[in-house]
Amino acid sequence: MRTAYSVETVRTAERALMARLPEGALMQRAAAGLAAACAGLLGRVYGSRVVLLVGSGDNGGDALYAGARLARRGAGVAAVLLAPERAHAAGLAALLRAGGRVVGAGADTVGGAAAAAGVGAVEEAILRADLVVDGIVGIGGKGGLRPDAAQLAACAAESRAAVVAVDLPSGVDADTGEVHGDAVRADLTVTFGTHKPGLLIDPARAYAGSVRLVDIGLDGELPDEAALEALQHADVARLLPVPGAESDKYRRGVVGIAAGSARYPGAAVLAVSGALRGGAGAVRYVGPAGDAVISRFPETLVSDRGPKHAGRVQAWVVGPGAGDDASTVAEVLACDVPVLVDADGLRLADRDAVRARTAPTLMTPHAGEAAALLGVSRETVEGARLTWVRELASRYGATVLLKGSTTLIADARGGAVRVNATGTPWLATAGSGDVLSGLAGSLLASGLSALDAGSAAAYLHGLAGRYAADGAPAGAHDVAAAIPEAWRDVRDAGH
Ligand SMILES: NC(=O)C1=CN([C@@H]2O[C@H](COP(=O)(O)OP(=O)(O)OC[C@H]3O[C@@H](n4cnc5c(N)ncnc54)[C@H](O)[C@@H]3O)[C@@H](O)[C@H]2O)[C@@H](O)CC1
Ligand SMILES: [K+]
Repeated sequence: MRTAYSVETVRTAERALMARLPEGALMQRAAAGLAAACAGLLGRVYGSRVVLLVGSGDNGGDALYAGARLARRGAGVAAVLLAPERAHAAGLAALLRAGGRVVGAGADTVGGAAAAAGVGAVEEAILRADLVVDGIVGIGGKGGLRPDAAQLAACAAESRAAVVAVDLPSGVDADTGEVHGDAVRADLTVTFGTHKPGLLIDPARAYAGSVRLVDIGLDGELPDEAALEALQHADVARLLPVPGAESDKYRRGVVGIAAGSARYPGAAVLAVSGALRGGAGAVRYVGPAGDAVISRFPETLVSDRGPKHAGRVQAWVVGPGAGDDASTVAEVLACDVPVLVDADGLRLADRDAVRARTAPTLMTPHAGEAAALLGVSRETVEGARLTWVRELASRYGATVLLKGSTTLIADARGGAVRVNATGTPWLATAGSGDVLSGLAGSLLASGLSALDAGSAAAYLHGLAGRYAADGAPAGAHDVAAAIPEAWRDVRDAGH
């Protein structure tokens, strides 16, 4: 399991750890890890040109000490100090001792003969660099970059240099993944002690590039419950249902799919296609698209009566392609088994009816559907996904899976939010959500909690999307067909 902790939690853990260590030890661990990552990226350190962008806090201190390590290995290291009088003094002294220099503001006072002042010199250094290290701000950053820092970030983006962010790309919100204004775009982010939520949630995640975690000994000080959890293969493998010798189709769970309409029979077929690959022992379909479903998937139990009279199920999926069939949605919500509500069902579901349910409810909106339920714009939801997934979960008293480039799954009772990053932009294709709802519903019927069913389904669906697309467009039915391959990969990695 990959976990991320809030800034407040990280600060508390760091204080506890620092109290047991000699002064400066943590920063040295961070700087050593950072320097090693930079060296790895450079390949040959000796003779390379490195520019450090140094803010006024400890994030700049990390950059300066790492710069000193690279300078000792023969790199030409120049530091740009955003606030020369407040730069980390010991770090700066270490850099200068190692043969590094200062360019731009402050160069005349600290750099001696090797210094070069002026904005032109700074830009030139960045444009000629092999590597730019972003030590402007870390977890102490507030808001987007200020104009002077934004100018440096723009210059770094223009340069052919690789950009390494220290702890976080400066300008992004560590706790939420929001980006207000300008931020550094990194090729690699070297983060310390634990991931921060912003590194795993878009839009900030896209600024971080690849992320490397450096162990500074913080683990023992972090609480059990994280702010964010990202399941890995082994975690998902533990969740997947495995039929035992005693299993029959009913013990494995029956999932009911109430989906599709005369206008959208395909949604029903796709939801069933996901459900058949989700581990339930049988898939029961109710709705007007029975013929389409049975001709494609003859193993489906098709009923032309409403959900209440269709026979026993262990979980329902309602909504994909439902059109305006509010009464089916209401009927399903009245059933005392786990229910997944998707697509049209989200619009048709009465909030009080959802809140009144005692069995689990899993809602699976994309950002546009979530925005409509919340009464805000789609952009607002996309810019602050963590905030809004939590808000929606709390308003409906349900588990909410917010689809997107990083899918988030939040429980109404709070606790760690799950983030899934296996998805691919190719998954943004018509019907792909219907496959996901069938898959998640099937896992619900197998007995997984709403949080586990949602996160395991998102994980498998994302992988299946990758396999189906393999760099080229794929249809939703291809994604469904690739679920068994994703399942096998996950299961094999877990043993
Ligand atoms: N506390 C610790 O034990 C450790 C901290 N480390 C580093 O220390 C960092 C945190 O250091 P700090 O608490 O000093 O905070 P930061 O260095 O992240 O930033 C704080 C400084 O930046 C300024 N600032 C805030 N927002 C800004 C903005 N938008 N634009 C420009 N300047 C802005 C503030 O005025 C303040 O001086 C971590 O991210 C990590 O890199 C590491 O050395 C590991 C150990
Ligand atoms: K940074």
